[in-house]
Amino acid sequence: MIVEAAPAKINLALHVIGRRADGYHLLDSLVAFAEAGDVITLSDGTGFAVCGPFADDVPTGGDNLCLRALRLAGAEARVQLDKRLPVAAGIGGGSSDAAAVLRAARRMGQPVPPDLAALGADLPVCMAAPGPARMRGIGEQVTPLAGLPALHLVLVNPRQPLATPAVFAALKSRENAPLPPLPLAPDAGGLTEWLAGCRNDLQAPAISLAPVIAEVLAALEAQGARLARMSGSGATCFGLFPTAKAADAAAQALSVRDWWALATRTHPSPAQREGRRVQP
Ligand SMILES: C[C@@](CO)(OP(=O)(O)O)[C@H](O)COP(=O)(O)OP(=O)(O)OC[C@H]1O[C@@H](n2ccc(N)nc2=O)[C@H](O)[C@@H]1O
Ligand SMILES: Nc1ncnc2c1ncn2[C@@H]1O[C@H](COP(=O)(O)OP(=O)(O)O)[C@@H](O)[C@H]1O
Repeated sequence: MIVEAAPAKINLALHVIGRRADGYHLLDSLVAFAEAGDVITLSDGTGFAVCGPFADDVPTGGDNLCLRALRLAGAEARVQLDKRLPVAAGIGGGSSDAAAVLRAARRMGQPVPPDLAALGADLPVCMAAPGPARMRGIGEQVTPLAGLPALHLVLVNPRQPLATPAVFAALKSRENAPLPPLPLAPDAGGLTEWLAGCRNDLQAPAISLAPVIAEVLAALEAQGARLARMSGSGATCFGLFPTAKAADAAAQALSVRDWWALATRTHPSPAQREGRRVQP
């Protein structure tokens, strides 16, 4: 039996910097992974089973991203998914699950298939988990980043699923500036300050489709978040907090509404690379 974490993917910054002829958008994103996430278990046999708080929202047919990943890897196994993350929520649940299946299959001796993007634009970055990475192109260019600290954060989802294509379609400006130069080995405060100068260009179009996102961001700020921003194509937002205690208190306060709220922490860059230059 092989157990793999499928951590929540968080686009700490997501700049849309152009569009390809095929309609896919060119991105420049700083991605981190949370300690919180789904859990994948591969065991002998075949088939797919799902449990957990968001199990009912997972498609269980052959189009499930876990099974598609298993097929792409040419592996045979029984897949159990503990679905702890909301679905269609901008935190890469399906992509992170698929990447976890591929990592588990690799541990079983199956090579990682070359065409990861066949499973979605977020697959390559999810294979870099749990360390933070910069994602460019349409998602296929991934650079693991050294020297980034862990951040305390609260994830909040207003339980309104958003379809990624609809959010991209609602985008008004497709040619925006890339990320500014990344800081050298910042501490959590320095990284938060740098992030404040960045954006999620999908936030405004997502709010136009789901205005409750603006309420979530305002609620995170009211709880003292040093920065509140949406992840991916939404609707999940994150708030950055200075301590685990402050994040726990905010998550508790935000749980009184019918929202999913969770205090967690991002994984820092791998320890052996700490202190080296961040910018590739
Ligand atoms: C927006 C992001 C940011 O990390 O995250 P999520 O909101 O999905 O978590 C990703 O780029 C999403 O990745 P993923 O969800 O794997 O996307 P895909 O299945 O490949 O594409 C879904 C649809 O999104 C649009 N799309 C996706 C990626 C991209 N670079 N440009 C696009 O225009 C296209 O309309 C595509 O048909
Ligand atoms: N294992 C899975 N977990 C979640 N969603 C999945 C999975 N497999 C397929 N999907 C489909 O992928 C779509 C995107 O879901 P998800 O990856 O959670 O969101 P996002 O792309 O916004 O991060 C959903 O509409 C869902 O039906």
